[in-house]
Amino acid sequence: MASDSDASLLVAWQLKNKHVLVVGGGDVASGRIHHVLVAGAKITVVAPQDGLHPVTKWHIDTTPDRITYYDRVFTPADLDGKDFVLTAIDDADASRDIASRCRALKLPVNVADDPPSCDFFFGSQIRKGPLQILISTNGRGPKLANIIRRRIEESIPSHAGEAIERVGTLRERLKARAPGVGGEVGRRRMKWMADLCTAWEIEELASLTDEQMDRMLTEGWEKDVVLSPQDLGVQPAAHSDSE
Ligand SMILES: C[C@@]1(CC(=O)O)C2=NC(=C\c3[nH]c(c(CCC(=O)O)c3CC(=O)O)Cc3[nH]c(c(CC(=O)O)c3CCC(=O)O)/C=C3\N/C(=C\2)[C@@H](CCC(=O)O)[C@]3(C)CC(=O)O)/[C@H]1CCC(=O)O
Ligand SMILES: NC(=O)c1ccc[n+]([C@@H]2O[C@H](COP(=O)([O-])OP(=O)(O)OC[C@H]3O[C@@H](n4cnc5c(N)ncnc54)[C@H](O)[C@@H]3O)[C@@H](O)[C@H]2O)c1
Repeated sequence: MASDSDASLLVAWQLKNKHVLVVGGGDVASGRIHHVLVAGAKITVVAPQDGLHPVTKWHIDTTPDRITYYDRVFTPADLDGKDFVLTAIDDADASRDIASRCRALKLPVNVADDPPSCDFFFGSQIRKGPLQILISTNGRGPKLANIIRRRIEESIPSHAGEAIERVGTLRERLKARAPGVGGEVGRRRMKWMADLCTAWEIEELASLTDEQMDRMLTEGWEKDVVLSPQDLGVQPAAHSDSE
């Protein structure tokens, strides 16, 4: 078992409009490209045309506004202006050379299949709308990460993504109605949201309409009460799938 000092920091890294370099165009690179595209990054792919995986080629062809492609091997100048580097090449020496150049430039780098060269590892990922789950075995057993991911996927309530979307909208509307960071209003907002999320089933939250949100805010927030699903005429949900 990993001791505390071996553990990784798990964060949700914001890549929107950051510039990511992907070195390599094979199967692994195609997965990396998908993950960073979902995160809103601008991408440069450097890999000879003859080694391109069809999915990598498809990403390059279908996302020309976000992906710049160079049909050649890596050169050190490729690191200029980048925020984040991913290598997925079948050449261990070239990978380590890229990793050490990144380290000298303090550029975060992942080298597929070479944990000692990585600043961060990829993990097995689940996305359901805004819900993001990453399973990491800290490099110990990637296949087990894959197996545990499948089990977790089966246990996620079926409407979790929609419920989070609706709660996100409600929070935005509440913050617009009762603005301000921290302080008394922040504490009141947090307690009201937490009580509401606890009182409602995930399926019920997922079905919230804009009109019901209006009533929650005007008849609930303004009077410092949390309306129940019954108060708003929502059919009680059967207990959520996770139970
Ligand atoms: C999670 C996932 C994400 C992704 O890559 O997107 C991922 N590997 C996946 C699958 C997978 N990889 C391998 C197998 C074959 C079976 C096996 O070896 O177990 C399978 C299973 C399969 O293919 O089903 C081979 C392998 N992987 C690494 C090494 C090198 C080494 O360990 O030294 C070797 C060669 C070992 C050898 O030669 O013997 C290393 C890494 N792989 C990582 C991530 C990082 C740590 C993840 C963690 O902490 O859990 C890390 C450290 C580096 C990195 O960030 O790339 C993805 C599953 C996604 C999914 O399906 O949900
Ligand atoms: N972490 C993981 O989950 C995982 C899983 C499988 C494989 N791997 C490893 O990841 C690496 C890539 O795997 P793959 O299946 O995508 O390999 P691949 O052979 O399909 O692709 C390698 C790619 O790298 C390109 N390339 C080689 N040298 C290059 C250079 N100097 N500059 C630019 N591009 C270069 C090739 O043209 C090709 O596009 C391998 O080392 C493999 O062992 C990691």
